[in-house]
Amino acid sequence: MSTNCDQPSSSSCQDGSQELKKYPLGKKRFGRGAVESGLTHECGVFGAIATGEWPTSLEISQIICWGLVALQHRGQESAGIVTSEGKCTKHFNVHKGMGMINNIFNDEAIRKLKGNLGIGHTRYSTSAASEEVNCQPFVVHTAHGALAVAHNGELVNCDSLRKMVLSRGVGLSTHSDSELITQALCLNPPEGEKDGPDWPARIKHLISLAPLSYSLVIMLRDKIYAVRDPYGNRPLCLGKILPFNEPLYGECDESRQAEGWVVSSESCGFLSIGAQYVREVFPGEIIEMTRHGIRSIDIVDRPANKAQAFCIFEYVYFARADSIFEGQMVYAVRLQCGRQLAIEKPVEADIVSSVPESGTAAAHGYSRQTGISFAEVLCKNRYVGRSFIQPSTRLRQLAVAKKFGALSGNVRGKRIILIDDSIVRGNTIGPIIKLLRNAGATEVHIRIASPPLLYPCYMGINIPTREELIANKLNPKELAKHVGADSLEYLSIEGLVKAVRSDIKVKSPTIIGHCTACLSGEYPGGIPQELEW
Ligand SMILES: O=P(O)(O)OC[C@H]1O[C@H](OP(=O)(O)OP(=O)(O)O)[C@H](O)[C@@H]1O
Ligand SMILES: NC(=O)CC[C@H](N)C(=O)O
Ligand code: SF4
Ligand SMILES: [Mg+2]
Repeated sequence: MSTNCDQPSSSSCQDGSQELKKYPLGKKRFGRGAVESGLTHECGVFGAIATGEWPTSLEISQIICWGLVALQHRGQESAGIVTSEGKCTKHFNVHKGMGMINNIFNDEAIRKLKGNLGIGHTRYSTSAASEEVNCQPFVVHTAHGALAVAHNGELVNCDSLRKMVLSRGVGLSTHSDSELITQALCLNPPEGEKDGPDWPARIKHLISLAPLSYSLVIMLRDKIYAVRDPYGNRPLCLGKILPFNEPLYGECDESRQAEGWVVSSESCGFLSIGAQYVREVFPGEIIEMTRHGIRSIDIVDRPANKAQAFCIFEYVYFARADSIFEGQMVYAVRLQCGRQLAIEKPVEADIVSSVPESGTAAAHGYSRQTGISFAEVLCKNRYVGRSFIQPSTRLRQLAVAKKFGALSGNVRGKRIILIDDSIVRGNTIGPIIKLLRNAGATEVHIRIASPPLLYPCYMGINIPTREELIANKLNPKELAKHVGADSLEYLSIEGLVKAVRSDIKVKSPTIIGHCTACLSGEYPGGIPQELEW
């Protein structure tokens, strides 16, 4: 295997053998889907609770369902909703299934899920197979009543935590790290409990056992806890359901009475369910949601020398463009990445264009920065699903090519700068370049609005093994030749971080911080010894 000698952040060129020992090749982790291009998304979690008198007039199960539809891009394998009427500790309403949300939840299912509070999940599997038994939320019956948990992320110390939980006499029915979290919450905290279960203490105990990575919604009979890991690796935010017809834009006004509260991986669905964005759950924060409102119970610290590590790829690719992280809209950050790319990697051309969908905002940024006009050159067929593994290279390339058509009128005789957000296995870009050349493009320059992906992710994202990542095999010049481009360049890591942070109000490095491990090899909590990659 050749290594990418153009990457200053990678030590692979200086000491390849050491590098490979540190980050072994091969071995996919159990449960990861077989896709042929791109990164597969993570999971989406959602929770909702009605305030005031119960039974509520709010359609809680419908709100959760719509909240999950807005998070569908984060996981398409399975989904589930669990609700509680708030009366009985023994009974939750549960509906889960394989597939897309709109196929799983029909009117009948939503009606049966009647409740005053509930949580939901849409899954892309990372730690156990994509099967019915691993669908979330997980529900268990504890000595203190039913408990439901929905999880986005992946435990980096899953194996040792599993051994610990099993050694405490707890049986596990799946290989899912999310079930493990659920069972770990059933353990008594080390300091013991005086008058019944102390759920915040149990959650803090879980945080001490598992540092990364999770955003959790945890439901009990009459309350929901929203929890983010102390590194803030996965996103989670709060919204307030306001009376119908009240404006939902602008700063959240505390004096306005909430009809309910929601918690979600992303804020993109809030307007569609009549909720106003309030704020993010802070890294390490435990929030209690009851019918009386929300309360921050505690913020658990990270080890002193560790920085916050919010996944930078949420900005690059995963999140929906209208979601808000760290006070900024994802779309605006992608635009800024495009501007930064134009500053770092300019090239002469007639038009700037994008690989739809997620490359488009960066292309507009590149165009605005350079003054070269933006024109669409590709039409994406939204009904072509994922390009699953095909038996031959020819079929693989056709699978990608059939996703796109060329808008020849905009292409003929043009020198094109084509922007995409990322290159993973390198299967998408080659067939597109061929398509554009066949449609009459005279030059095609590829500009990628993120740095080369060189390392796997241990925290809930399905990044291929190192040997499948094209940037580990070909440097930009070689890759340009391989895919038939006139030139190909990436955004630098420093440039990406700069673009992401350019509009964040708080500049303190102790308060903000981003995980760039798949680009730099620097993992937020160090590389867990027990992982086999
Ligand atoms: O190098 P590869 O392995 O071929 O993958 C890279 C492509 O995959 C993603 O797009 P995708 O089609 O998944 O979704 P999008 O519509 O959100 O851009 C990403 O935006 C790149 O275009
Ligand atoms: N992508 C995710 O966040 C997955 C959550 C969990 N690890 C699972 O596999 O179900
Ligand atoms: S390794 Fe990459 S994909 Fe994984 S959390 Fe870090 S930035 Fe996100
Ligand atoms: Mg794409």
